[in-house]
Parts: sequence; structure tokens; C-alpha cells
Amino acid sequence: MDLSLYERLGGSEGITKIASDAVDLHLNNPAISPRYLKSDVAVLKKGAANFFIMGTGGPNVYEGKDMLATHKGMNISDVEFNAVIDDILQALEMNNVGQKEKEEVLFVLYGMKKEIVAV
Ligand code: HEM
Repeated sequence: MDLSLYERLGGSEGITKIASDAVDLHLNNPAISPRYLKSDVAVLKKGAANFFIMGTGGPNVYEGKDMLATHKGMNISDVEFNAVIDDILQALEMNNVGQKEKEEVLFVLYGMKKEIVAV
């Protein structure tokens, strides 16, 4: 049987590291960092990790709101959306994730655009 994306990304441990790196990149990315000024970084990292764990076929540990409810009213732009995706891809590269897995993550993230941008 093929391994799930969750398993190929290193399970909960691997994904927790990837999510933590992605959030650190967001906080240092001037295109989006102002959005997170009021965020509790530890909570943000945990929410991001749990969302990713659930979304890649791991255990159902995410307890947050869905993407539309989370981002509704934030007036997020295309530029901001692309900046978030760039950071996540960079985090995958920092953690030596393979090309096929990067493509699969990108495909899933891109599909969420209509629930996040200008909603
Ligand atoms: C595919 C792209 C994205 C995904 C998968 C995503 C995912 C998430 C998740 C899982 C949460 C945490 C929800 C929770 O734990 O309850 C969150 C919160 C948030 N997201 Fe996104 N997001 C994306 C794009 C964006 C963009 C483009 C922006 C704007 C720059 C943005 C701004 C925020 C903010 C400000 C929060 C709230 C942080 C807080 O409550 O401290 N997101 N997002």
C-alpha cells in the first residue's frame, strides 16, 4: 500500500517541524507579517500543525474553524495568499521534502484559495 502524505512528510513530528518553520517564515515575511501581530505564536504553530496533520491523512487532531470561517472578513489579497504559499514551500524545502510531496501539498493549498482570498 502507498504511504499517506502524512507518513511521507514524517508523521506528526515531521509536520510539527514544517509548520513551525512556515510560521517563523510568515513572521519574517513583510508581505504578511502584519497580519500576525496579535497572534500567540505557540497557538498559531499548534493550529497550523494540527490542520496539516489532519489534511494530509493523519489523525483528526484539528479543533479549529474551517478555512472560510477562519479567514472571513480579513480581506486577504492574492499577493498575501501567494506569500503564504511561498513560505510553506520554503519550509518544505528546509525540511528536505521531496518534489512529489511538495507538488501534492501545493495542489491542496491552492485549492483552498476560494475559501481564503477576499472572503
Ligand atoms: C492555503 C493557505 C492558508 C492556510 C492553509 C491557512 C490556514 C490557517 C489555519 C489552520 C489557521 C489557524 C486556525 C485555528 O487554529 O483555529 C489560520 C489562521 C490565520 N490565518 Fe491562515 N491560512 C492560509 C492563508 C492565509 C493568508 C494568505 C493569510 C493572510 C496573510 C492568513 C492569515 C491568517 C490569520 C491572521 C490567522 C489567525 C491567526 C490567529 O488567530 O492568531 N492565512 N490559517
